Amino acid sequence: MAHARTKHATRTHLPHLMAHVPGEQQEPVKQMCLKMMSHDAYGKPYEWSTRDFEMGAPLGRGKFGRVYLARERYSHYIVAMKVMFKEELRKGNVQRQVLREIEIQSRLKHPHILRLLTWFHDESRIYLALEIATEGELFKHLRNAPNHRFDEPRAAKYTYQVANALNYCHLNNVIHRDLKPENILLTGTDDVKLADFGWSAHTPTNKRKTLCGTLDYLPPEMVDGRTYDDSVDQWCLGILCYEFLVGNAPFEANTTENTYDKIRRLEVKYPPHMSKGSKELISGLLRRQGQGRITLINVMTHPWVKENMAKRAAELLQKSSDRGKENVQKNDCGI
Ligand SMILES: Nc1ncnc2c1ncn2[C@@H]1O[C@H](COP(=O)(O)OP(=O)(O)OP(=O)(O)O)[C@@H](O)[C@H]1O
Repeated sequence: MAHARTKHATRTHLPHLMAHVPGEQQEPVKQMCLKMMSHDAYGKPYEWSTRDFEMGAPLGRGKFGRVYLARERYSHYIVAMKVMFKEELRKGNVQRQVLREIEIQSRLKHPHILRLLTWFHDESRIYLALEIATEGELFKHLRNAPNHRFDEPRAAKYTYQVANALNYCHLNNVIHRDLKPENILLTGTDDVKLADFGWSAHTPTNKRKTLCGTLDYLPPEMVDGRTYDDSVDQWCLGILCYEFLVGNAPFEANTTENTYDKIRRLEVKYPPHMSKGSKELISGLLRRQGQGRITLINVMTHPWVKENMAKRAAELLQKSSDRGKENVQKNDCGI
């Protein structure tokens, strides 16, 4: 690794980064920023390799990769390192899918899209350095929630954040096409990150015909092999919001054909515990015709979403203030 640095960070670079840092944290944050800015990789092309990272505990396992906690040696920045064997990708015939994922995910920069920070490869493996989402798959949290479902404030908050991420994708001519709780990660601050762009696609022509995605989430136009556009993601958002609130997808059935039939007939059952607002939003997204589906902007400003997001924010604020009080009490008791 070359150590001649052509670009030195100076303290004059920092004021805009420090604007919202509380007083007592200013010095450590400033030191960390300076350290990161004086890294070889700052502001110029850099060939990353395994030598730059210390690998830690495994975080999880996918079909083609293992994900580990990893720390960049110089800055100590923590990432989730996804390691895939080239041979396994070749056997599974998914090389193009992985390259597409890398290409698309590395240029999407949004607070609710998992950042691909860098990637590199050696003779046998491909390494993706991903932003860390400490709470892991949202699916796990949904399964562990009471009755396998989220309450309305939580469902609304996540629906808003996913809508926001999808809207950004569409503005950048990307359709996700494989939305489901397994492809969404949760951070330690209760924010979701859209991940897994393996099935996503550029939309230069705006109409595509490939069948992909997960069965329960397939929109009618894909079931019938018709051309489709980015409104497939709005359909999937409707299914996702339903699954958050009910615990399972609306068109689940024992056979593929039965699922397809239910999708074609638009056979959705809304359990009695669902509110009028949530049903209105979901039925607005689960429309047969793509053009008829509620737009992502209208999802974000939907009264049910806004009202319940505010409740979630208030709940989290209350929790953190309770934790603060608990800590003060512990300190008072000398614990
Ligand atoms: N950025 C991340 N932060 C924290 N944990 C992660 C991160 N990325 C992946 N994980 C964990 O690693 C597991 C495997 O991730 P991976 O992306 O390989 O699998 P997948 O998307 O479930 O699988 P596949 O795409 O192969 O079906 C995830 O289920 C999750 O628990």
